[in-house]
Amino acid sequence: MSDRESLLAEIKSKGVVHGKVVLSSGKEADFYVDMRKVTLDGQAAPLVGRVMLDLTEDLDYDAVGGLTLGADPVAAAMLHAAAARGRKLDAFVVRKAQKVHGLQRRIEGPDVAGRRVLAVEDTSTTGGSALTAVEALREAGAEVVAVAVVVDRGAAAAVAEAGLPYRSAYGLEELDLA
Ligand SMILES: O=P(O)(O)OC[C@H]1O[C@H](OP(=O)(O)OP(=O)(O)O)[C@H](O)[C@@H]1O
Ligand SMILES: O=C(O)c1cc(=O)[nH]c(=O)[nH]1
Repeated sequence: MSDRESLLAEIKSKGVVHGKVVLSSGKEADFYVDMRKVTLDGQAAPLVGRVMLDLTEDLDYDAVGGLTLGADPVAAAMLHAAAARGRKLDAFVVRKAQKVHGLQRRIEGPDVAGRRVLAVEDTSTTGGSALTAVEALREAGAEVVAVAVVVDRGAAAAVAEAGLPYRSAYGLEELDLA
């Protein structure tokens, strides 16, 4: 099985939960994709890193991250997968709010100013979280080259409206959820 096929099987078996849920946007849905069960799983996480690197292979970026918390293990997996391939890729974490003590940063990790960065998410529904990260990154002086997510739940139009390319490794059809 390819990495892409293996990760799809992992998401289906470990991440998909059926039942009524309220989503981050406040919308209701009949299912949830609990991506943390996947991105923090010892077998699936390395696949996440490799699949997301493959998905964005043609893009030019040297740092990756997104809005905490969903994006964090995705970015870390990509950093390690890149290192295993001999490529240096930094990661960063965009806080939901600027820290009020210490160095009072909104974005943690190596500086992103003046760098080409990829904004990632574990899953994107409205695109709101991904675009919050994009806004913070642009404010910090980074050039966001694209938004890439593991599972798309319908954020393509919102990301396109923000003028950015959008990549997703899987959609709801492939997960038998649409
Ligand atoms: O496209 P959106 O409508 O923004 O929804 C997707 C977001 O929802 C989830 O995070 P959540 O908001 O639950 O926060 P958490 O990562 O802090 O748990 C997920 O990790 C995405 O970040
Ligand atoms: O839209 C969301 O909040 C959301 C949907 C989903 O399937 N999984 C998740 O972690 N968040």
